[in-house]
Amino acid sequence: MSTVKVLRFGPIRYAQEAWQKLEQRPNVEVVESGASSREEFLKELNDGKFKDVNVIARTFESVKQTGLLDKELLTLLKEKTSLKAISHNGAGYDQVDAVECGKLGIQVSNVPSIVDAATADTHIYLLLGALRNFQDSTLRMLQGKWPTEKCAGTPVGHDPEGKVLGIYGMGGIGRAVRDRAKPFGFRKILYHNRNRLAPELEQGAEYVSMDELLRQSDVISINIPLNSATRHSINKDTIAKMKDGVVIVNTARGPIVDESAILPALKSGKVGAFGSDVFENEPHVNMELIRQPNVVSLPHMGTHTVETMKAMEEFVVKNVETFVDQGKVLSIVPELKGKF
Ligand SMILES: NC(=O)C1=CN([C@@H]2O[C@H](COP(=O)(O)OP(=O)(O)OC[C@H]3O[C@@H](n4cnc5c(N)ncnc54)[C@H](O)[C@@H]3O)[C@@H](O)[C@H]2O)C=CC1
Ligand SMILES: O=CC(=O)O
Repeated sequence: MSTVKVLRFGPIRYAQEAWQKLEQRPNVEVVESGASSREEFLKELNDGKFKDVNVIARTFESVKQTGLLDKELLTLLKEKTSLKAISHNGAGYDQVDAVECGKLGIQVSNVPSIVDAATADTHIYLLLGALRNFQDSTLRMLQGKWPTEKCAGTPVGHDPEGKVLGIYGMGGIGRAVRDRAKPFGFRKILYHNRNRLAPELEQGAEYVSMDELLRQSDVISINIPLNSATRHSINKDTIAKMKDGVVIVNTARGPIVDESAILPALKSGKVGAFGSDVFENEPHVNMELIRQPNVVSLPHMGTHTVETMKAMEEFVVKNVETFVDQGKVLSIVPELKGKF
C-alpha cells in the first residue's frame, strides 16, 4: 500500500508509545505544522507544504493553530492536500463542520464513550456544588469569614433527594450522569433526546418533550452536543419556562447556554444556581458570570485525568491506524454514518 501521510496537531501527552508504533510502520509518515495562527496555517497550505497529507489528527486546542475546520478551510484543504480523514481528539467535534466534510469526501472520527465516566464525574461535582453553594463557601472561607459567621456565611443549600432531574441529551455522558445521580435519591429522572431510547438504555428514566423537561425539572443537566439546533437552546424564553430557582449544570458546550440570558436570571434568582465546565467564549470567560455567588465553575476539565486523556489520545491513533489498514476510520461521527 502507498504511504499514508498524517498531519498531527497538538502535543502528545500520554500516547507516545502508540504514536511511536504507528510511525514505525513503513507505510506511515507523520508531519507537523509550525503554524501558530490560521493565517500561518493558510500560508503553509498555499505553499504546498501538506499536498500529500491524507489524514489530520487534531486536538481541541489546535483550533488556535488553524481556526475552525469550517467550509472555507475544508475547501482549501481539499484543494491543497490529499485529505481523506480527520481523527479528532474529543467527543464533541463542533469545531469541525462534519456535514461539509461529508460533501467533500472527508471522513471524521471522534472519541465517544471513553470520555463518559470522567465527564459525568465532573458533572456530579458541579451538580452538588451548585445545589449546596460549595464554590461560594470556599471563597468565603479563603476570605477569612468562617470565624465570624456560621459556614462562613454561605447561603443554605438544597438536597438532591426528592427533586426532579432533567437530562437534556441522553447519550453516553447523559446516561453516565443518570447512573451517578440515582443513588442521591432524585424522585424522578426525565430526559429529552432527539429520539426516545430503547427501554434497556433508558434504565428507568422517563422520555419527555423539551417543554415538559423545562417545566418539571428542579435540576437540568446539559449533555447535548453543540450544533445549529442546540446553540443557545437555553435562552431567555426557555429559562422563562423553567421552575423558579432551577439549578442548571452544563458539561457539554458553552454556546448551548445564552450567557446574556442566564446572567440576569442568576441575579434575580429565577435560576437558583449554575454549575458549568464550559463557557461561550472560552478560554475567555465572562468574569461577571463566574463571580456570581450562585455559580460553580471549572475551566473545561471534564476529561482532564491521566487515565482518560491517555485513552483518548490512544483512540485517536487507533482511528488513524484503522484508516491506514482499511481506508475507514473506526468511530465515524453520527452525521457521516453509512456515507463511506
Ligand atoms: N466538558 C468536557 O470536558 C466534555 C464535554 N463533552 C461534550 O458533551 C457532549 C455530549 O457527549 P456524548 O454524551 O459523548 O455524546 P453522544 O453523542 O453520546 O450523545 C448525545 C445525545 O444527544 C442527542 N442529540 C444530539 N442532537 C440533538 C438535538 N438537536 N436534540 C435532541 N437530542 C440531540 C443524541 O441523540 C445523543 O443521544 C459532546 O458533544 C461534547 O460537546 C464531551 C466530553 C467531555
Ligand atoms: O470537551 C471535550 C470533549 O471530549 O468533547
